[in-house]
Amino acid sequence: MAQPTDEDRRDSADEPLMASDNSSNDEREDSPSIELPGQTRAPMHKAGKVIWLLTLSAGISGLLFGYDTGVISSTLVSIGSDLSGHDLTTTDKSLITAVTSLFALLSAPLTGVFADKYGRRSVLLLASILFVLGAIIQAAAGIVSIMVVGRAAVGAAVGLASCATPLYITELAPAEMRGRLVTIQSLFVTGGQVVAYLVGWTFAGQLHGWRWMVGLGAFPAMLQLFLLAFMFESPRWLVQIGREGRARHVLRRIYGGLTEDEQKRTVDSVVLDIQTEIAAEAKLDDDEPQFGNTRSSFLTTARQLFEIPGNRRALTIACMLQATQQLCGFNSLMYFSATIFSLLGFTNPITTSLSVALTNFIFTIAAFAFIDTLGRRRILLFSIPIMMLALGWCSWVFYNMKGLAPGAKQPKVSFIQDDRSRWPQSLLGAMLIYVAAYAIGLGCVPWQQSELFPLRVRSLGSGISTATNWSSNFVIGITFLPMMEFLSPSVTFAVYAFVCLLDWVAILKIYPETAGLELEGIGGLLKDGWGVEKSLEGFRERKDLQARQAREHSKSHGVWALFRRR
Ligand SMILES: O[C@H]1[C@H](O)[C@@H](O)[C@H](O)[C@@H](O)[C@H]1O
Repeated sequence: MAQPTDEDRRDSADEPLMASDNSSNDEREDSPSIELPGQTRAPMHKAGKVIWLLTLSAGISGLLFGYDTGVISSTLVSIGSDLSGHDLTTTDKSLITAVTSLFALLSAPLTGVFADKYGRRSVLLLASILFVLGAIIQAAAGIVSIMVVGRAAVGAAVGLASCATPLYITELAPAEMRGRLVTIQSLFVTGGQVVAYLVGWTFAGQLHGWRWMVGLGAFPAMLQLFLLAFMFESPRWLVQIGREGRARHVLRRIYGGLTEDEQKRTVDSVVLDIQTEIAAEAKLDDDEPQFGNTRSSFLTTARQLFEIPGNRRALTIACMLQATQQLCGFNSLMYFSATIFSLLGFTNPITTSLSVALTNFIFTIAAFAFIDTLGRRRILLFSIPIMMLALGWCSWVFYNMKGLAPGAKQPKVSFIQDDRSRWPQSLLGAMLIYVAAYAIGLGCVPWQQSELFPLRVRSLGSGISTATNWSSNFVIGITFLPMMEFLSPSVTFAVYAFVCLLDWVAILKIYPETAGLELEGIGGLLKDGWGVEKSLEGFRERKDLQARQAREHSKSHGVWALFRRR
């Protein structure tokens, strides 16, 4: 584990933690900070540009995650006999597709271990290297097995990136904008999927065009490799390994938009909170020797994650959200929408598939706008019923369409084309409504996972919930077509609607509102129960305070200041 450097010692000596950090409101009259315990302390909307630059640089991993998972369907249909001198068999296609999810599933929990030992940024670095290697291997592949190796490298990169990026952003972000900053990753993922469709379209007709499709992913990855040289490590991890001085330096840059005085108090306050959390965890090690006494050992961390009730609750919520993000069936539309739409008689299924990806992207922007103001919980409770209704409608339409009713083994295109009704259009409409509701809620809220865990178990907990996401993704990928064939499309969509219903009930009962809470305050919510009521009270108080703060600010700075602050 890294030792404190001279810079750390100097910085810590220069800036001792001040007891007045927990000072009363009177001492801070000049600052419009929010002062509830464990809640946002920094004055609103004053984080520096650095946090945006760091988030955008980290988000490139999200772009690659979206691009690499999105581009494979166009790639498979364009390869022809370029690999191993023959057309791809069904086994080749399944192998090339499945190996990515499989390696993502395997590498995600490893992120938990690496990110604690070598830092969050190092995992992003490893992911970028694997993205570059994977793209080059695929583009140069001459035989199927080499292609599979390239897809495996990309899969490992996707697993690492999908866990480390939200973890990194969560630990850097000021509380009041954490939801939005983490959602930027989802914007990159969904944007990457749109770009993948467009690239697939552009190169589809060209000789060996598929090599470009898979090879182009190397460029953003190289850009990220370059940017990583300028990116800071997570301040939370730095404090954890004893490099407080460096952590303070990073925090000062993050809160660069504050006055010097506000900045100093905010940085002190954040560092104090992290140290308090670390001290409480160390005390637990001493008080509860059943969790082991080798503080940094993996086993101890794993035992703490599974055996301490608050941590177990966090893991339950994170895994439940990640599992339902996939088991609600969204990616079956992503992967097979062209197939579904051609069954329905649409003449240009690629365009309809593009509309799915675009809708997903556009409505993720809505999530970005509301995730911190409406809150994670309210967004989910509002959007999941819309998904359920849309899925229910799809199921009903399939039931009524000739050739697709239960019992029909294979949907027959000719039946559908004979059907002059408006069913196919209404089905497309329902699917787009489903996609929009998904993008606003389940598509991005589960990626807020890292905020649920206390520092000690954060990366391991995030790794396990990311692995839950990828295993559920794998299940959906391999069950969708057999379900359509053996259970009928109508039943398949009804099953997805039922998953949404279960998820909605579980969210109502066990998911507390975390928007605006400092990371170090979230553990307290789950300590003695699910903390739903307490969290809602806190959320209301934060909203009231923000409104008061905004009113005061507009009184002293004029009403236009309010818009500038936004
Ligand atoms: O958050 C993302 C996003 O919603 C993508 O569109 C989807 O394909 C991924 O599986 C999901 O994790």
